Amino acid sequence: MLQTTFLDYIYENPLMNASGVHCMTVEELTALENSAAGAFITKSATLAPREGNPEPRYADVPLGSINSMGLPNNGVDYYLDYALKYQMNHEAPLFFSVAGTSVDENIALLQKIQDSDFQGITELNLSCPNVPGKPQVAYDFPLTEKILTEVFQFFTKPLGVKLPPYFDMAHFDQMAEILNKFPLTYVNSINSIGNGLYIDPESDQVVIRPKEGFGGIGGEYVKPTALANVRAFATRLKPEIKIIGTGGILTGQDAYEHLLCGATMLQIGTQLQKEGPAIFERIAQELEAIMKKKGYQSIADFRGKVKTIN
Ligand SMILES: O=C(O)c1[nH]c(=O)[nH]c(=O)c1I
Repeated sequence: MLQTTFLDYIYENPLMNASGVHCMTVEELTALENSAAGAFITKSATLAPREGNPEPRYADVPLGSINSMGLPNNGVDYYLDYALKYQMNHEAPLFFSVAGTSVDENIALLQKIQDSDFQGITELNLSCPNVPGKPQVAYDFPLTEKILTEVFQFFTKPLGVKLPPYFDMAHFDQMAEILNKFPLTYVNSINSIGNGLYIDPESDQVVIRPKEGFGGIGGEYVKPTALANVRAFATRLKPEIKIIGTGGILTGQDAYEHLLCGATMLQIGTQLQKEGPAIFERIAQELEAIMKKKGYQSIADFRGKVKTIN
């Protein structure tokens, strides 16, 4: 009932982790493999391993989460090694995330993947809000176009981009115009809402060390923004570019709403961090129950069919 075709492969369901959550190590990735998740993605990788920011750098809060991890990861070779082993005995294409801290590093990362035997799907993260001194690439439209132009000179494998949330109709239009120029497999909206601030009510203190407590916001806080970004790109991008919906998915209803807005795959971050991989089974069941109640046999029956008020 939840079968989802994405890039010529039929996944059992559209649910997967958001890059960065539960995907830093082989152990965490193996747990996702063994969960009810239809697919999964690795932590955004840089060329060399990175320590990331000083802790505490992540906090769960009542309505979501705040993080300024700072792109900690074991380096691209660690994840590539895992990916090459994984694909030897699994059909389902793996999603592989990269996040260079410069244009050159992004090109080098993708060149490495292009030259490797990796046959899965690559996600170019253009929206990390926590690399000290580095603005989120995808808020710089000319730079985004420059990077994608350079990438598609040589990259021929399936590629998606992870975008930050936009909050202005003109930005949706401008970004969609750029993205429509490229043979992208998908757009993943949204990354965390960058540089929010959470204050602990007991201590009057921020809850993460880096950047005086400023960090990316996830969870319930972000669903309206996530749905808007999914809908905005679903209605602006050429049909070949699919949408992965990320942001504010805690229940089957949230998942259903992302699908109504036009998403094909769904990524779960904050609530996966809080609940663990058992969440995939729960959300799949809740989503199926909603579909049954509404008389839908498949997701294609309602994907993208959110109603407006005419
Ligand atoms: O701080 C991080 O590691 C991080 N945190 C986020 O919220 N989104 C991202 O894309 C990344 I690369």
